[in-house]
Amino acid sequence: MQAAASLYERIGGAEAVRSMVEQFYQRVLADEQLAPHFRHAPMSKLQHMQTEFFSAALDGPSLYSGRPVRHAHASLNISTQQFQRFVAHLFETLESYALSDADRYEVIARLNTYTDDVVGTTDPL
Ligand code: HEM
Repeated sequence: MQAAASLYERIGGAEAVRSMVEQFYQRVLADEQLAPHFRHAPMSKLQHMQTEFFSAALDGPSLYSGRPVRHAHASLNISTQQFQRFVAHLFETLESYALSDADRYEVIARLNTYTDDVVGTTDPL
C-alpha cells in the first residue's frame, strides 16, 4: 500500500512550492504595511530560505538550512496585525493551488505556530 501523499506532494512538489513562494512575496511586497520591513532584506536569499522552510514545513524532502525563525525576526518589531496580513497573503496565494480547504487551513495552522517567534521579538534571543 502506498503512503498517503504529504502536503508537499499535494501542493505539487518542488516546482509548485518555489512558484508559490515567489507569488507570495510579490503579494507581501505590494502591501504597503509590510513592504517597509523588507526594504533592506536580501530578497533572493530570503526567497531561497523561505522555499526551503516551506518545503520542510509541508513535510517535503528538503531540510531548512536558515537561521531559527526567532533569530531571523529578532528586532524587526513585527506586530500581530502585520503577522496576520502576512498569513492572509499566504492564504490568498494558496487559493490558486489545487488544494482542498482542509489542506489550506492546515498550511496556515502550521505557520501560526510560529507567531511567538515572529511577533514583537525585541526580547533577548
Ligand atoms: C509564519 C510567519 C513567518 C515565517 C515562517 C517566516 C520565515 C522566515 C524565514 C525562514 C526567513 C529566512 C531566515 C534566514 O535568512 O536564515 C525569514 C526572514 C525574514 N522575514 Fe520572515 N517569516 C514570517 C513572517 C514574517 C513577517 C510577518 C515579516 C514582516 C512583515 C517577516 C520579515 C522577514 C524579514 C525582513 C526577513 C529577512 C531578515 C534578514 O535576513 O535580515 N517575516 N522569515
